Amino acid sequence: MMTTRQDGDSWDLASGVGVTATMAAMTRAIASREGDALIEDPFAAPLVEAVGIELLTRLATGEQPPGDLVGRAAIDGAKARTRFYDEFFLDATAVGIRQVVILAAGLDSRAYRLPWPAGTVVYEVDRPRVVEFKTRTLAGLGAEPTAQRTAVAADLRDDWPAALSAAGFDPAVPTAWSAEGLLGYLPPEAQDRMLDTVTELSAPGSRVATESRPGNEEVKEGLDRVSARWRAHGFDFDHAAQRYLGQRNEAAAYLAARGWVLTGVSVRELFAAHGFSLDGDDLGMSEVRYVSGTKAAEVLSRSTRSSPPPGVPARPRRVV
Ligand SMILES: C[S@@+](CC[C@H](N)C(=O)[O-])C[C@H]1O[C@@H](n2cnc3c(N)ncnc32)[C@H](O)[C@@H]1O
Repeated sequence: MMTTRQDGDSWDLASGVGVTATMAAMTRAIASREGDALIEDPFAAPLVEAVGIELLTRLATGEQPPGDLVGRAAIDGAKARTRFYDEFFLDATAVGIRQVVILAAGLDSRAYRLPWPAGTVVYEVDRPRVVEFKTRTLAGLGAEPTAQRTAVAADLRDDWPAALSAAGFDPAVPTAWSAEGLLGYLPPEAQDRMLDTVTELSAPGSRVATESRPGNEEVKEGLDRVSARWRAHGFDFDHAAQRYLGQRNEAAAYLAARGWVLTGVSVRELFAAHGFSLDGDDLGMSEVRYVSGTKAAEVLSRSTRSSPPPGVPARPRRVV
């Protein structure tokens, strides 16, 4: 595995991995300004502005056009991705799920903008300085959560289930979990541990959504090209250095082997469905699959943590 990351490293929204959350929000701000129905995130621009990285603020507020820094594929990608997760949560609540966990929430504002049914509890898990910043900034803007929002300050490489449980999470009721834009920032073994834990904490009928792509060295070249472009505009941020590159288990197959029944759609398919073009896709996004699904009725025991449950073939089921 290749990374400059270290166990226990930390960040805020203007440093290290935190910058990726600010950049994701900046892209949502640009996408939201285009005024189509796929995305409307009114909190993205003010949140980015509050982080205070000048170039990102100018892009988020529209003072500077995206130009070659935030290409068409990135903007459309933010629309398609945001819509995918929005629909995932709306579908989950439509079938009666009232407990939601957004893993690595970053500057995601779903807890403030989606029409959650009464009684929905949304736990947002991220590093302490990230969740504290968002809570404080949105309160300062007068934003009110549209669900019962609970911020959980924890590291997803550590004992986050203890923090989630202390915050009031109930493993006995079905949960809708998302891990959006997260997996590549976790060491491969921490990704497996996290997906194991999600499985253990999921009552039957729980749902999960995330992205799935096989480990791929080519990603580094794309990330380096993106970093070089930002550097030319005076923003020195090494995208590849934030990731754990190299091989890892593919999330969809891993979850399927642990009792989740998933469906998936590739970015290529999503783009085609929305009429978007993948030209200028530096990061090879077309390979990524957005997957979501439901935990099968049987509850898996702890002893199945590192091996598939009885009856599940050694080769993971193909996700359809
Ligand atoms: C690319 S951002 C995505 C944020 C958000 N999900 C979105 O789509 O806008 C990655 C997020 O993962 C969080 N993250 C990465 N590693 C983490 C860890 N070990 N523990 C907690 N959060 C982590 C970062 O703080 C950041 O908010």
